[in-house]
Parts: sequence; structure tokens; C-alpha cells
Amino acid sequence: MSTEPILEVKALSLSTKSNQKLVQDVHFSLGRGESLGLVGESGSGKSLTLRSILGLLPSGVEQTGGTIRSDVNSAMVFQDPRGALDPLCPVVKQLAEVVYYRQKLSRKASRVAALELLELLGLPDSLKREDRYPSQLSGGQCQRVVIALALACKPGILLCDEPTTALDVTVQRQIMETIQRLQHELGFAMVFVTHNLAIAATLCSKLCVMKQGQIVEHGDSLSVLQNPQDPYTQMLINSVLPLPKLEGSE
Ligand SMILES: Nc1ncnc2c1ncn2[C@@H]1O[C@H](COP(=O)(O)OP(=O)(O)OP(=O)(O)O)[C@@H](O)[C@H]1O
Repeated sequence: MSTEPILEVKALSLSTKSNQKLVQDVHFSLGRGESLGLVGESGSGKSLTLRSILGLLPSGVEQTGGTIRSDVNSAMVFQDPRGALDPLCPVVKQLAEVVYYRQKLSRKASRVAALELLELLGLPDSLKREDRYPSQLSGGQCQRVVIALALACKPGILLCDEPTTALDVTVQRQIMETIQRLQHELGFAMVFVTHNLAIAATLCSKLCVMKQGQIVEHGDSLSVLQNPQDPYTQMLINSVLPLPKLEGSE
């Protein structure tokens, strides 16, 4: 696997128009097929950092410093899967539409590619019908469709903004396993934003821990977990709740 970075974020700073600093001096890089977890508490600047890679900053926030260089295209998987889908358009049509515009295939070939994507994501055959709308899907199925929409762009980097947060734990696990399988099969790199250190460490080989807009720790997932240097990382690790000991158990 090539070690040449396909994404380099250097000294990234983001502020509001009134000059309130939101993200400061963020650095990281990503190699082909690599995965990086951005972890930290709510409001630490993870989503804004992720969005700036796509140039999708919300209004009122601007880049005030640093550079972002990417050699490949990126696609984003958002936190709220239902909100990311058009409720009035059949699922298969939404997918075919993205394939048509992003892969420049014919209408017929786009539909075939959309059907293949539904299969790749392990979605039921009933979703291939033209009368299946997002409201008829479970939360986990919606998230799979949103991942399929992102993959329809054939991204070199998949940007995931807490894609499992809105799901219950068993579905969370299934989606994580699906993402791992797809990354293995398709070879895309990934930046995965989450406040859950365990999820980030399971999915990603590298971690950046963010606090108040800055990266306080950066390294291989295993060494960050085994030997955290920053007190904030230590606090995050110690905050993972153990299962309670049952009475009578050893
Ligand atoms: N459009 C905006 N205008 C002003 N401030 C904003 C805007 N969007 C985000 N912020 C602020 O920027 C900071 C970082 O927000 P961001 O959404 O990146 O945090 P986060 O770490 O992703 O949090 P969460 O895990 O809750 O999504 C927060 O203090 C937030 O209030």
C-alpha cells in the first residue's frame, strides 16, 4: 500500500465571522486505504474539521488559516440518515440519480449500478421496487442507503460524521461491520468522526483526539488506547462504563 498521503490537513483554523475561534491549528494526513478517527466531546470541532475537507462549512464559519490538500474525491455520510434522504423520491431512484450525475453513465446503466449498490450494502430486494420510499425503511436501512449514496460517488475518501450515533447498539455494530467490509473490498480511505473512542479505535488505525478545537493527542489507535499521554484522552478512556458486576458472579 502506498504511504504517500492522499489528504493533508495543515494548520487548519476555523472561526466565526465575529472572529470566535472554533478550530485551531489542526494537522493530520491520510494515506490510501487508511482510516483516521477524529474523537472528542460534543463541540470540540470534529464535524467542522470534517466538513472543511469537503468545503461544506456552514454559513457563518470560515477558514482563517491553514491548507487542505486532497488528491482524490471525497463523499460524506451524515449523522441523520433520514434527513439526508429525499422523502418524496423512491430509494432506488435517488441512488440511480447520484450514479447518473457522478459516474456519467447512461440512465439504464445507472439503474443497474444502483441495484448493485443496494446489494453491496445488504439491503433487501424489495428496495429495488420503484414504490419504496425512505419512510418505509428502518433507521439502519436508511443509514445503509446513505452509505450507498456516498459510495455512488466512487470516493477515494469516505467522510463519516457520526453515522452510527442515531442507531441502537446492535444496528450500530452491523453498520460498523458493513463499513469495515466495504473498506476492505473497495479500498477507500476514511475519516470517521465520533465521540465514541471504542468505535473509533475498532474502525480506524489512527486516532486524533480533539478538545476545544485543537488536537490534543494523535497516534496509532493501539498506542493511544494503551498509553494515552494527554489527561483528556486518559479521561475519555476512563469514562467508558464497564458492565456492572452481577451479584454472585466471580
Ligand atoms: N454555523 C456555526 N456558527 C457558529 N458556531 C458554530 C457553527 N457550527 C458549529 N459551531 C460551533 O463550533 C464548535 C465546534 O462544532 P462542531 O459541530 O464541529 O463540534 P463537534 O465536535 O462535531 O460536536 P458534536 O459531537 O456535538 O457534533 C462548537 O462550539 C459549535 O457551537
